[in-house]
Amino acid sequence: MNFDYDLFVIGGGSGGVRAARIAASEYGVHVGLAEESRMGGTCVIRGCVPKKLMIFASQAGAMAAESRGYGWPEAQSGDFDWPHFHHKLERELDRLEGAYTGGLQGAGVDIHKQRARILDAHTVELADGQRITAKHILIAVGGRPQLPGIPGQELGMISDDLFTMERLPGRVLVVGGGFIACEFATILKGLGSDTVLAYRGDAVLRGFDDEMRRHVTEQLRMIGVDLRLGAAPERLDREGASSVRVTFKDGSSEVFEAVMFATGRAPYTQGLGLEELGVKLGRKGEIVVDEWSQTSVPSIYAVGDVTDRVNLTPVAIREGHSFADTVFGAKPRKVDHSLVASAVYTRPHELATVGLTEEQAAARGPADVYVASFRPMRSLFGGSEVRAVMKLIVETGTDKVLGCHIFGPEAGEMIQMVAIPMGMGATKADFDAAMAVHPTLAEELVTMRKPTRRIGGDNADKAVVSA
Ligand SMILES: Cc1cc2nc3c(=O)[nH]c(=O)nc-3n(C[C@H](O)[C@H](O)[C@H](O)COP(=O)(O)OP(=O)(O)OC[C@H]3O[C@@H](n4cnc5c(N)ncnc54)[C@H](O)[C@@H]3O)c2cc1C
Ligand SMILES: NC(=O)c1ccc[n+]([C@@H]2O[C@H](COP(=O)([O-])OP(=O)(O)OC[C@H]3O[C@@H](n4cnc5c(N)ncnc54)[C@H](O)[C@@H]3O)[C@@H](O)[C@H]2O)c1
Repeated sequence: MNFDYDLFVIGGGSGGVRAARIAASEYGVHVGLAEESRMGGTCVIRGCVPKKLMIFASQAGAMAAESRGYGWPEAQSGDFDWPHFHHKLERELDRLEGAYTGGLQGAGVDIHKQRARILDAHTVELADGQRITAKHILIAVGGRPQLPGIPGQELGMISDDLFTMERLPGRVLVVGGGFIACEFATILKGLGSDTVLAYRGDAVLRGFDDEMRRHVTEQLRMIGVDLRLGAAPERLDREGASSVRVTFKDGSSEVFEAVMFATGRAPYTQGLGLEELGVKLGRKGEIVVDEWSQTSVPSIYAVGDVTDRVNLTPVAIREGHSFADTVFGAKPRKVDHSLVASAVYTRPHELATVGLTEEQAAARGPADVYVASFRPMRSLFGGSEVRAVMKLIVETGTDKVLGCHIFGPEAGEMIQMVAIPMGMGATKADFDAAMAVHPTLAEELVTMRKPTRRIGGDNADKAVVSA
Protein backbone atom coordinates (compact mmCIF):
# COMPACT_ATOMS: atom_id res chain seq x y z
CA MET A 1 0.00 0.00 0.00
CA ASN A 2 1.23 3.50 -0.85
CA PHE A 3 1.14 6.17 1.86
CA ASP A 4 1.50 9.94 1.64
CA TYR A 5 4.19 9.77 4.35
CA ASP A 6 6.36 7.18 6.04
CA LEU A 7 5.74 9.03 9.30
CA PHE A 8 3.13 11.55 10.38
CA VAL A 9 3.79 13.30 13.70
CA ILE A 10 0.98 15.01 15.63
CA GLY A 11 2.44 17.71 17.87
CA GLY A 12 5.42 20.01 17.36
CA GLY A 13 6.74 20.00 20.93
CA SER A 14 9.84 18.50 22.51
CA GLY A 15 9.13 14.86 21.61
CA GLY A 16 7.48 15.35 18.21
CA VAL A 17 10.05 17.76 16.81
CA ARG A 18 12.98 15.53 17.79
CA ALA A 19 11.39 12.39 16.34
CA ALA A 20 10.46 14.14 13.07
CA ARG A 21 13.87 15.73 12.63
CA ILE A 22 15.86 12.56 13.33
CA ALA A 23 13.62 10.39 11.15
CA ALA A 24 13.90 12.84 8.23
CA SER A 25 17.51 13.98 8.51
CA GLU A 26 19.26 10.82 9.74
CA TYR A 27 17.18 8.15 8.07
CA GLY A 28 15.81 9.88 4.96
CA VAL A 29 12.22 9.21 5.96
CA HIS A 30 9.37 11.22 4.35
CA VAL A 31 7.80 13.02 7.33
CA GLY A 32 4.78 15.26 7.83
CA LEU A 33 4.02 17.05 11.12
CA ALA A 34 0.90 18.85 12.35
CA GLU A 35 1.06 21.57 15.03
CA GLU A 36 -2.09 23.39 16.05
CA SER A 37 -0.37 26.19 17.95
CA ARG A 38 3.19 27.56 18.05
CA MET A 39 6.10 25.33 17.03
CA GLY A 40 8.21 24.25 19.99
CA GLY A 41 5.36 23.19 22.26
CA THR A 42 5.00 23.59 25.98
CA CYS A 43 8.66 23.75 26.94
CA VAL A 44 9.65 26.44 24.46
CA ILE A 45 6.50 28.57 24.32
CA ARG A 46 4.79 28.22 27.74
CA GLY A 47 7.05 26.16 29.98
CA CYS A 48 10.74 25.63 30.73
CA VAL A 49 12.15 28.49 28.64
CA PRO A 50 9.91 31.49 29.49
CA LYS A 51 9.63 30.18 33.08
CA LYS A 52 13.40 30.15 33.56
CA LEU A 53 13.79 33.60 32.02
CA MET A 54 11.19 34.85 34.49
CA ILE A 55 13.03 33.16 37.34
CA PHE A 56 16.14 35.09 36.29
CA ALA A 57 14.12 38.32 36.15
CA SER A 58 12.68 37.69 39.59
CA GLN A 59 16.09 37.63 41.26
CA ALA A 60 16.85 41.35 40.90
CA GLY A 61 15.77 42.27 44.45
CA ALA A 62 17.85 39.50 46.04
CA MET A 63 20.84 40.40 43.88
CA ALA A 64 20.62 44.02 44.96
CA ALA A 65 20.41 42.97 48.62
CA GLU A 66 23.46 40.75 48.23
CA SER A 67 25.35 43.52 46.46
CA ARG A 68 24.68 45.83 49.40
CA GLY A 69 26.27 43.18 51.63
CA TYR A 70 29.29 43.22 49.36
CA GLY A 71 29.93 46.93 49.69
CA TRP A 72 27.53 48.53 47.19
CA PRO A 73 25.35 50.44 49.65
CA GLU A 74 23.31 52.15 46.93
CA ALA A 75 22.34 48.93 45.10
CA GLN A 76 18.55 48.82 44.49
CA SER A 77 16.50 46.81 42.04
CA GLY A 78 13.79 49.44 41.55
CA ASP A 79 10.43 48.43 40.07
CA PHE A 80 10.01 45.67 37.55
CA ASP A 81 8.93 46.85 34.09
CA TRP A 82 6.66 44.04 32.87
CA PRO A 83 5.92 45.51 29.40
CA HIS A 84 9.65 45.88 28.76
CA PHE A 85 10.38 42.29 29.82
CA HIS A 86 7.33 40.91 28.09
CA HIS A 87 8.24 42.49 24.77
CA LYS A 88 11.74 40.98 24.97
CA LEU A 89 10.32 37.62 25.98
CA GLU A 90 7.99 37.58 22.99
CA ARG A 91 10.88 38.35 20.63
CA GLU A 92 12.92 35.52 22.16
CA LEU A 93 10.06 33.05 21.80
CA ASP A 94 9.61 34.16 18.17
CA ARG A 95 13.30 33.48 17.60
CA LEU A 96 13.10 30.02 19.15
CA GLU A 97 9.92 29.16 17.28
CA GLY A 98 11.67 30.17 14.06
CA ALA A 99 14.66 28.00 14.93
CA TYR A 100 12.45 24.96 15.54
CA THR A 101 10.50 25.54 12.33
CA GLY A 102 13.70 26.11 10.35
CA GLY A 103 15.28 22.95 11.78
CA LEU A 104 12.34 20.85 10.66
CA GLN A 105 12.14 22.45 7.22
CA GLY A 106 15.89 22.02 6.78
CA ALA A 107 15.47 18.33 7.50
CA GLY A 108 12.77 18.11 4.82
CA VAL A 109 9.76 17.74 7.14
CA ASP A 110 6.43 19.04 5.74
CA ILE A 111 4.76 21.23 8.37
CA HIS A 112 0.97 21.49 8.57
CA LYS A 113 0.02 24.37 10.86
CA GLN A 114 -3.28 22.95 12.04
CA ARG A 115 -4.91 20.50 14.38
CA ALA A 116 -4.91 16.82 13.45
CA ARG A 117 -6.96 13.86 14.57
CA ILE A 118 -6.69 10.19 13.76
CA LEU A 119 -9.28 8.47 11.57
CA ASP A 120 -7.79 4.99 11.34
CA ALA A 121 -4.54 3.14 11.89
CA HIS A 122 -2.92 4.91 8.91
CA THR A 123 -4.99 8.04 8.32
CA VAL A 124 -5.10 11.47 9.96
CA GLU A 125 -7.50 14.28 9.22
CA LEU A 126 -6.43 17.91 9.45
CA ALA A 127 -8.71 20.69 10.68
CA ASP A 128 -9.27 21.88 7.07
CA GLY A 129 -10.64 18.44 6.16
CA GLN A 130 -7.55 17.22 4.32
CA ARG A 131 -6.90 13.49 4.82
CA ILE A 132 -3.35 12.21 4.94
CA THR A 133 -2.12 8.63 5.06
CA ALA A 134 1.07 7.45 6.76
CA LYS A 135 2.75 4.11 7.39
CA HIS A 136 3.45 5.19 10.97
CA ILE A 137 1.75 7.80 13.16
CA LEU A 138 3.46 9.33 16.18
CA ILE A 139 1.28 11.04 18.79
CA ALA A 140 3.23 13.71 20.69
CA VAL A 141 0.45 16.05 21.77
CA GLY A 142 1.66 16.66 25.34
CA GLY A 143 -0.53 17.59 28.29
CA ARG A 144 -2.84 20.40 29.40
CA PRO A 145 -3.30 22.12 32.76
CA GLN A 146 -5.93 20.46 34.90
CA LEU A 147 -8.40 22.57 36.89
CA PRO A 148 -9.62 21.51 40.35
CA GLY A 149 -13.27 21.25 39.34
CA ILE A 150 -14.70 23.98 41.63
CA PRO A 151 -17.43 26.55 40.89
CA GLY A 152 -16.08 29.70 39.24
CA GLN A 153 -12.75 28.13 38.24
CA GLU A 154 -13.03 29.77 34.82
CA LEU A 155 -12.21 33.06 36.58
CA GLY A 156 -8.75 31.71 37.37
CA MET A 157 -5.66 31.53 35.20
CA ILE A 158 -3.53 28.55 34.20
CA SER A 159 0.25 28.41 33.81
CA ASP A 160 0.05 29.36 30.10
CA ASP A 161 -1.42 32.73 31.14
CA LEU A 162 1.62 33.79 33.18
CA PHE A 163 3.51 34.43 29.98
CA THR A 164 0.83 36.49 28.25
CA MET A 165 -0.46 38.72 31.08
CA GLU A 166 -0.94 42.37 30.19
CA ARG A 167 0.29 43.45 33.62
CA LEU A 168 1.53 41.95 36.83
CA PRO A 169 -1.25 41.33 39.38
CA GLY A 170 -0.94 43.33 42.58
CA ARG A 171 -2.25 40.49 44.75
CA VAL A 172 -2.29 36.95 43.46
CA LEU A 173 -3.29 33.52 44.76
CA VAL A 174 -1.37 30.50 43.45
CA VAL A 175 -3.15 27.18 44.07
CA GLY A 176 -1.17 23.92 44.24
CA GLY A 177 2.09 22.64 45.66
CA GLY A 178 3.95 21.00 42.78
CA PHE A 179 6.75 22.13 40.46
CA ILE A 180 4.68 24.83 38.82
CA ALA A 181 3.12 26.29 41.99
CA CYS A 182 6.52 26.60 43.71
CA GLU A 183 8.26 28.13 40.70
CA PHE A 184 5.41 30.50 39.85
CA ALA A 185 5.03 31.71 43.45
CA THR A 186 8.78 32.39 43.49
CA ILE A 187 8.52 34.34 40.24
CA LEU A 188 5.47 36.39 41.14
CA LYS A 189 6.83 37.31 44.57
CA GLY A 190 10.22 38.18 43.11
CA LEU A 191 8.68 40.44 40.48
CA GLY A 192 6.74 42.36 43.11
CA SER A 193 3.29 40.76 43.40
CA ASP A 194 1.82 40.20 46.84
CA THR A 195 1.74 36.40 46.54
CA VAL A 196 -0.34 33.89 48.50
CA LEU A 197 0.22 30.15 47.92
CA ALA A 198 -2.56 27.79 49.01
CA TYR A 199 -1.67 24.14 49.21
CA ARG A 200 -3.86 21.40 50.66
CA GLY A 201 -0.93 19.34 52.10
CA ASP A 202 1.47 20.15 54.92
CA ALA A 203 4.63 20.65 52.83
CA VAL A 204 5.01 21.45 49.13
CA LEU A 205 6.43 19.10 46.48
CA ARG A 206 4.81 15.83 47.42
CA GLY A 207 6.87 12.90 46.18
CA PHE A 208 10.21 14.63 46.75
CA ASP A 209 12.51 13.76 49.66
CA ASP A 210 10.66 14.82 52.85
CA GLU A 211 13.59 16.67 54.42
CA MET A 212 14.09 18.64 51.21
CA ARG A 213 10.38 19.42 50.94
CA ARG A 214 10.56 21.09 54.32
CA HIS A 215 13.44 23.29 53.19
CA VAL A 216 11.57 24.42 50.07
CA THR A 217 8.46 25.10 52.15
CA GLU A 218 10.46 27.22 54.62
CA GLN A 219 12.21 29.07 51.83
CA LEU A 220 8.91 30.07 50.22
CA ARG A 221 7.95 31.64 53.53
CA MET A 222 11.38 33.23 53.91
CA ILE A 223 11.15 35.04 50.57
CA GLY A 224 7.80 36.49 51.64
CA VAL A 225 5.26 34.18 50.00
CA ASP A 226 2.18 34.05 52.23
CA LEU A 227 2.00 30.28 52.49
CA ARG A 228 -1.33 28.70 53.49
CA LEU A 229 -0.89 25.01 54.16
CA GLY A 230 -3.89 22.72 54.53
CA ALA A 231 -5.87 25.28 52.52
CA ALA A 232 -7.86 24.77 49.36
CA PRO A 233 -10.26 27.08 47.51
CA GLU A 234 -13.84 25.92 47.29
CA ARG A 235 -15.29 28.51 44.93
CA LEU A 236 -14.42 31.64 42.97
CA ASP A 237 -16.76 34.60 42.39
CA ARG A 238 -16.26 37.78 40.47
CA GLU A 239 -15.73 40.84 42.72
CA GLY A 240 -16.12 44.18 41.00
CA ALA A 241 -14.66 44.71 37.54
CA SER A 242 -11.28 43.08 37.89
CA SER A 243 -11.03 41.05 41.09
CA VAL A 244 -11.95 37.58 42.23
CA ARG A 245 -13.31 36.55 45.62
CA VAL A 246 -12.00 33.17 46.73
CA THR A 247 -13.87 31.15 49.33
CA PHE A 248 -11.73 28.52 51.03
CA LYS A 249 -12.83 25.15 52.42
CA ASP A 250 -12.71 26.51 56.01
CA GLY A 251 -15.35 29.10 55.05
CA SER A 252 -13.02 32.14 54.99
CA SER A 253 -12.90 34.31 51.87
CA GLU A 254 -10.46 36.81 50.37
CA VAL A 255 -10.16 39.02 47.32
CA PHE A 256 -7.36 38.69 44.77
CA GLU A 257 -6.58 40.42 41.51
CA ALA A 258 -5.66 37.07 40.00
CA VAL A 259 -5.88 33.38 40.85
CA MET A 260 -3.50 30.93 39.23
CA PHE A 261 -4.25 27.21 39.25
CA ALA A 262 -1.19 24.96 39.28
CA THR A 263 -3.14 21.85 40.18
CA GLY A 264 -1.48 19.37 37.83
CA ARG A 265 -1.54 18.50 34.17
CA ALA A 266 -3.34 15.78 32.24
CA PRO A 267 -2.56 14.08 28.90
CA TYR A 268 -4.21 15.92 26.00
CA THR A 269 -5.93 12.96 24.38
CA GLN A 270 -9.48 14.32 24.07
CA GLY A 271 -10.85 14.64 20.55
CA LEU A 272 -7.97 12.80 18.90
CA GLY A 273 -10.12 9.85 17.83
CA LEU A 274 -8.27 7.38 20.02
CA GLU A 275 -11.21 5.70 21.74
CA GLU A 276 -12.95 5.06 18.41
CA LEU A 277 -9.76 3.46 17.11
CA GLY A 278 -9.18 1.26 20.13
CA VAL A 279 -5.92 2.87 21.26
CA LYS A 280 -5.61 1.82 24.88
CA LEU A 281 -5.79 4.69 27.39
CA GLY A 282 -5.00 4.72 31.11
CA ARG A 283 -6.96 6.16 34.02
CA LYS A 284 -5.78 9.76 33.47
CA GLY A 285 -6.38 9.51 29.72
CA GLU A 286 -2.70 8.79 29.05
CA ILE A 287 -1.79 6.66 26.06
CA VAL A 288 -0.57 3.26 27.20
CA VAL A 289 2.65 2.31 25.40
CA ASP A 290 5.19 -0.48 25.65
CA GLU A 291 8.94 -0.05 26.15
CA TRP A 292 9.29 0.94 22.45
CA SER A 293 6.61 3.66 22.80
CA GLN A 294 4.25 1.55 20.67
CA THR A 295 0.51 1.75 21.41
CA SER A 296 -2.02 -1.06 21.26
CA VAL A 297 -2.45 -0.23 17.54
CA PRO A 298 0.86 -1.35 15.98
CA SER A 299 1.25 1.48 13.43
CA ILE A 300 0.68 4.15 16.11
CA TYR A 301 3.34 5.25 18.60
CA ALA A 302 3.27 7.90 21.35
CA VAL A 303 5.99 9.83 23.21
CA GLY A 304 6.23 12.59 25.79
CA ASP A 305 3.73 13.90 28.33
CA VAL A 306 0.79 12.27 26.54
CA THR A 307 2.11 8.93 27.81
CA ASP A 308 2.50 10.27 31.37
CA ARG A 309 5.74 8.43 32.12
CA VAL A 310 8.18 11.10 33.36
CA ASN A 311 6.82 14.47 32.27
CA LEU A 312 9.99 16.39 31.53
CA THR A 313 11.40 17.80 28.31
CA PRO A 314 14.63 15.78 28.14
CA VAL A 315 12.59 12.62 28.62
CA ALA A 316 10.19 13.52 25.78
CA ILE A 317 13.18 14.29 23.56
CA ARG A 318 14.90 10.99 24.40
CA GLU A 319 11.67 9.06 23.77
CA GLY A 320 11.20 10.78 20.39
CA HIS A 321 14.79 10.14 19.38
CA SER A 322 14.67 6.49 20.49
CA PHE A 323 11.44 5.97 18.55
CA ALA A 324 13.09 7.27 15.35
CA ASP A 325 16.23 5.14 15.88
CA THR A 326 14.17 2.04 16.60
CA VAL A 327 11.57 2.27 13.85
CA PHE A 328 13.57 3.88 11.04
CA GLY A 329 17.24 3.44 11.93
CA ALA A 330 17.33 -0.30 12.71
CA LYS A 331 18.90 0.72 16.05
CA PRO A 332 16.48 -0.52 18.72
CA ARG A 333 16.73 1.83 21.71
CA LYS A 334 14.64 1.75 24.88
CA VAL A 335 14.46 4.68 27.28
CA ASP A 336 15.51 4.03 30.87
CA HIS A 337 13.12 6.03 33.06
CA SER A 338 14.64 4.85 36.32
CA LEU A 339 17.27 7.50 37.03
CA VAL A 340 16.00 10.83 35.74
CA ALA A 341 17.43 13.94 37.38
CA SER A 342 15.25 17.04 37.79
CA ALA A 343 15.29 20.47 39.37
CA VAL A 344 12.67 22.81 40.79
CA TYR A 345 13.81 26.34 40.03
CA THR A 346 12.89 28.11 43.22
CA ARG A 347 14.99 30.99 44.58
CA PRO A 348 17.37 31.72 46.21
CA HIS A 349 17.92 27.97 46.31
CA GLU A 350 16.82 25.35 43.81
CA LEU A 351 15.93 21.80 44.72
CA ALA A 352 17.59 19.21 42.51
CA THR A 353 17.29 15.50 42.79
CA VAL A 354 18.28 12.20 41.24
CA GLY A 355 17.55 8.66 42.39
CA LEU A 356 15.71 7.49 45.49
CA THR A 357 14.34 9.69 48.25
CA GLU A 358 15.22 8.81 51.84
CA GLU A 359 11.72 7.40 52.30
CA GLN A 360 11.98 5.19 49.18
CA ALA A 361 15.43 3.96 50.20
CA ALA A 362 14.27 3.12 53.73
CA ALA A 363 11.42 1.04 52.33
CA ARG A 364 13.89 -0.87 50.20
CA GLY A 365 16.44 -1.82 52.88
CA PRO A 366 19.35 -0.56 54.99
CA ALA A 367 21.07 2.60 53.80
CA ASP A 368 23.32 5.30 55.21
CA VAL A 369 22.27 8.90 54.83
CA TYR A 370 24.91 11.62 54.61
CA VAL A 371 23.65 15.15 55.13
CA ALA A 372 25.61 18.39 55.01
CA SER A 373 23.76 21.56 55.98
CA PHE A 374 25.67 24.83 55.94
CA ARG A 375 25.53 28.51 55.11
CA PRO A 376 27.19 29.04 51.71
CA MET A 377 30.07 31.48 51.86
CA ARG A 378 28.71 33.76 49.15
CA SER A 379 25.29 34.44 50.66
CA LEU A 380 26.65 34.40 54.23
CA PHE A 381 29.08 37.21 53.45
CA GLY A 382 26.30 39.03 51.63
CA GLY A 383 24.26 39.03 54.84
CA SER A 384 21.94 36.05 54.42
CA GLU A 385 21.46 33.21 56.89
CA VAL A 386 19.98 30.88 54.28
CA ARG A 387 21.33 27.32 54.47
CA ALA A 388 22.21 24.90 51.70
CA VAL A 389 21.62 21.18 52.19
CA MET A 390 23.25 18.26 50.41
CA LYS A 391 22.26 14.67 50.90
CA LEU A 392 23.59 11.36 49.67
CA ILE A 393 21.78 8.08 50.27
CA VAL A 394 24.10 5.09 50.14
CA GLU A 395 23.10 1.44 50.14
CA THR A 396 24.59 -0.42 53.10
CA GLY A 397 26.65 -3.37 51.98
CA THR A 398 27.12 -2.39 48.31
CA ASP A 399 28.16 1.24 49.07
CA LYS A 400 26.19 2.24 45.95
CA VAL A 401 24.86 5.81 45.84
CA LEU A 402 21.09 5.42 45.49
CA GLY A 403 20.00 9.04 45.74
CA CYS A 404 21.32 12.57 45.76
CA HIS A 405 19.35 15.66 46.78
CA ILE A 406 20.70 19.19 46.68
CA PHE A 407 19.03 22.33 48.00
CA GLY A 408 21.23 25.24 47.07
CA PRO A 409 22.09 27.84 44.45
CA GLU A 410 22.39 26.34 40.97
CA ALA A 411 21.51 22.90 42.34
CA GLY A 412 20.19 21.97 38.89
CA GLU A 413 23.65 22.49 37.42
CA MET A 414 25.20 20.29 40.10
CA ILE A 415 22.74 17.42 39.86
CA GLN A 416 23.40 17.08 36.13
CA MET A 417 27.01 16.15 36.97
CA VAL A 418 25.99 13.80 39.80
CA ALA A 419 23.62 11.95 37.45
CA ILE A 420 26.60 10.75 35.38
CA PRO A 421 28.45 8.72 38.05
CA MET A 422 25.15 7.54 39.51
CA GLY A 423 24.10 6.22 36.09
CA MET A 424 27.39 4.31 36.02
CA GLY A 425 26.62 2.72 39.39
CA ALA A 426 29.10 4.79 41.42
CA THR A 427 29.76 3.96 45.06
CA LYS A 428 30.29 6.38 47.91
CA ALA A 429 33.99 5.42 47.75
CA ASP A 430 34.03 6.61 44.10
CA PHE A 431 32.60 9.96 45.19
CA ASP A 432 35.17 10.20 48.02
CA ALA A 433 38.02 9.41 45.63
CA ALA A 434 37.28 12.55 43.60
CA MET A 435 39.45 15.48 44.68
CA ALA A 436 37.41 18.44 45.91
CA VAL A 437 37.26 21.70 43.96
CA HIS A 438 37.73 24.40 46.54
CA PRO A 439 36.05 26.67 47.46
CA THR A 440 32.77 25.51 45.93
CA LEU A 441 29.43 24.27 47.22
CA ALA A 442 29.75 21.06 45.23
CA GLU A 443 32.85 19.97 47.13
CA GLU A 444 30.53 18.90 49.95
CA LEU A 445 29.45 16.00 47.73
CA VAL A 446 32.91 14.46 47.90
CA THR A 447 33.82 15.37 51.47
CA MET A 448 30.99 13.90 53.56
CA ARG A 449 32.93 11.36 55.61
CA LYS A 450 30.55 10.04 58.30
CA PRO A 451 26.90 9.07 57.86
CA THR A 452 24.34 11.22 59.64
CA ARG A 453 21.89 8.35 60.16
CA ARG A 454 21.10 4.83 59.10
CA ILE A 455 17.71 4.01 57.63
CA GLY A 456 15.83 0.82 56.74
CA GLY A 457 16.72 -2.59 58.23
CA ASP A 458 17.36 -3.44 61.88
CA ASN A 459 19.68 -0.59 62.83
CA ALA A 460 17.41 2.09 61.45
CA ASP A 461 16.98 5.53 62.99
CA LYS A 462 20.03 5.36 65.21
CA ALA A 463 21.96 8.49 64.51
CA VAL A 464 25.53 7.35 63.89
CA VAL A 465 27.23 10.72 63.96
CA SER A 466 25.73 14.15 63.71
CA ALA A 467 26.82 16.03 60.57
C1 LIG B 1 5.03 25.87 33.27
C2 LIG B 1 5.84 24.65 32.90
C3 LIG B 1 7.19 24.62 33.19
C4 LIG B 1 7.95 23.51 32.86
N1 LIG B 1 9.27 23.51 33.17
C5 LIG B 1 10.03 22.44 32.86
C6 LIG B 1 11.42 22.44 33.13
O1 LIG B 1 11.96 23.41 33.69
N2 LIG B 1 12.14 21.36 32.78
C7 LIG B 1 11.58 20.28 32.16
O2 LIG B 1 12.29 19.32 31.83
N3 LIG B 1 10.24 20.25 31.88
C8 LIG B 1 9.47 21.30 32.22
N4 LIG B 1 8.13 21.29 31.92
C9 LIG B 1 7.55 20.08 31.27
C10 LIG B 1 7.82 20.08 29.75
O3 LIG B 1 7.40 21.31 29.19
C11 LIG B 1 7.11 18.92 29.09
O4 LIG B 1 7.48 17.72 29.73
C12 LIG B 1 7.43 18.81 27.59
O5 LIG B 1 7.12 19.99 26.91
C13 LIG B 1 6.66 17.63 26.97
O6 LIG B 1 6.91 17.56 25.60
P1 LIG B 1 5.86 16.87 24.63
O7 LIG B 1 6.53 16.78 23.29
O8 LIG B 1 5.36 15.63 25.23
O9 LIG B 1 4.61 17.85 24.56
P2 LIG B 1 4.48 19.41 24.31
O10 LIG B 1 5.77 20.12 24.42
O11 LIG B 1 3.36 19.84 25.17
O12 LIG B 1 4.04 19.49 22.76
C14 LIG B 1 2.81 19.05 22.31
C15 LIG B 1 2.42 19.89 21.10
O13 LIG B 1 1.34 19.27 20.43
C16 LIG B 1 0.46 20.25 19.95
N5 LIG B 1 -0.82 19.57 19.75
C17 LIG B 1 -1.62 19.03 20.70
N6 LIG B 1 -2.68 18.41 20.14
C18 LIG B 1 -2.55 18.56 18.80
C19 LIG B 1 -3.32 18.13 17.68
N7 LIG B 1 -4.42 17.39 17.83
N8 LIG B 1 -2.91 18.49 16.44
C20 LIG B 1 -1.77 19.23 16.28
N9 LIG B 1 -1.00 19.64 17.29
C21 LIG B 1 -1.38 19.32 18.54
C22 LIG B 1 0.47 21.30 21.03
O14 LIG B 1 0.05 22.56 20.53
C23 LIG B 1 1.94 21.29 21.45
O15 LIG B 1 2.69 22.23 20.73
C24 LIG B 1 7.34 22.39 32.22
C25 LIG B 1 5.97 22.41 31.92
C26 LIG B 1 5.23 23.54 32.26
C27 LIG B 1 3.77 23.55 31.93
N1 LIG C 1 11.35 22.35 36.78
C1 LIG C 1 10.71 21.40 36.10
O1 LIG C 1 11.30 20.43 35.63
C2 LIG C 1 9.22 21.49 35.89
C3 LIG C 1 8.57 22.69 36.15
C4 LIG C 1 7.20 22.75 35.96
C5 LIG C 1 6.51 21.64 35.53
N2 LIG C 1 7.17 20.48 35.29
C6 LIG C 1 6.41 19.27 34.86
O2 LIG C 1 5.05 19.58 34.73
C7 LIG C 1 4.28 18.72 35.57
C8 LIG C 1 3.06 19.42 36.06
O3 LIG C 1 3.39 20.36 37.07
P1 LIG C 1 2.33 20.78 38.16
O4 LIG C 1 2.99 21.59 39.19
O5 LIG C 1 1.11 21.34 37.50
O6 LIG C 1 1.82 19.39 38.69
P2 LIG C 1 2.21 18.54 39.97
O7 LIG C 1 1.53 17.25 39.75
O8 LIG C 1 3.66 18.56 40.23
O9 LIG C 1 1.51 19.32 41.16
C9 LIG C 1 0.12 19.52 41.21
C10 LIG C 1 -0.24 20.06 42.58
O10 LIG C 1 -1.60 20.46 42.61
C11 LIG C 1 -2.22 19.94 43.77
N3 LIG C 1 -3.64 19.71 43.45
C12 LIG C 1 -4.13 18.83 42.55
N4 LIG C 1 -5.47 18.90 42.52
C13 LIG C 1 -5.83 19.87 43.41
C14 LIG C 1 -7.07 20.41 43.84
N5 LIG C 1 -8.24 19.96 43.34
N6 LIG C 1 -7.07 21.39 44.76
C15 LIG C 1 -5.89 21.84 45.25
N7 LIG C 1 -4.70 21.36 44.91
C16 LIG C 1 -4.66 20.39 43.99
C17 LIG C 1 -1.48 18.65 44.04
O11 LIG C 1 -1.60 18.27 45.38
C18 LIG C 1 -0.04 19.04 43.67
O12 LIG C 1 0.62 19.65 44.72
C19 LIG C 1 5.25 18.28 36.65
O13 LIG C 1 4.89 17.08 37.25
C20 LIG C 1 6.53 18.18 35.90
O14 LIG C 1 6.61 16.91 35.30
C21 LIG C 1 8.51 20.39 35.47
